[in-house]
Amino acid sequence: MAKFKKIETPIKDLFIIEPTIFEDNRGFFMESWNEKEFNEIGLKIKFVQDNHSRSKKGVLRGLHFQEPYPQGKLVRVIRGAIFDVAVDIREDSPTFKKWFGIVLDEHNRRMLYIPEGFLHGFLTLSEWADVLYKTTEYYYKEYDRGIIWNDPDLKIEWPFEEYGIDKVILSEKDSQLPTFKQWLKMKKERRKL
Ligand SMILES: Cc1cn([C@H]2C[C@H](O)[C@@H](COP(=O)(O)OP(=O)(O)O[C@H]3O[C@@H](C)C(=O)[C@@H](O)[C@H]3O)O2)c(=O)[nH]c1=O
Repeated sequence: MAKFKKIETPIKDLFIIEPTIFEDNRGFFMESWNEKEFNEIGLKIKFVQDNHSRSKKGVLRGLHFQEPYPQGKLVRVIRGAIFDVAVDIREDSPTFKKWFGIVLDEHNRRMLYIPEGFLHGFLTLSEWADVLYKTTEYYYKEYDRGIIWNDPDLKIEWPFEEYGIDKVILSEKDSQLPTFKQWLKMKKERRKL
């Protein structure tokens, strides 16, 4: 029996992954990554880095990407809950500019597999959330990029009201990110040089 269930999303190549949970009187056990099993469900991935971040309620990290050296990510939550968002920014994709959001939490133990060429960000819904994610490329500070979380074209519906969040907490860097339009314009201008 397959250890992981791959669930389609409305976005091409973006998948929800459900691990098999083995519960008994001690607690539970699950495999959170298995290269062979992922290959068997059609995900041929090579990860090179594991990250762990902790955020308090209302913290929004994002929307991030790396260019060049894009990173595919396998995201999960081991404490608390987040609203995890991926945006397809592959210009040749049929789902270009579409976003998808999902609650990942310590109870549903769901993971989101975000391929390369996406923006990624999340909003912390619980008092604290510990997020673990694997990446297919190393982090390079000089290639770290982002788009503002409330971009008027992407129109992401962050569930602030539903979770009683009245103030979004951002890093200095994330509060100054460009809009998607500004980013596309900058990219075009750079191509001309
Ligand atoms: C992401 C990252 C950061 N850092 C350092 C840089 C900085 O001093 C400190 C905090 O970095 P940031 O503020 O960029 O961290 P954060 O805002 O959590 O950035 C992350 O957000 C989520 C949504 C993602 O998808 C990730 O890929 C990454 O972009 O950690 C690393 O050393 N390695 C890394 O892989």
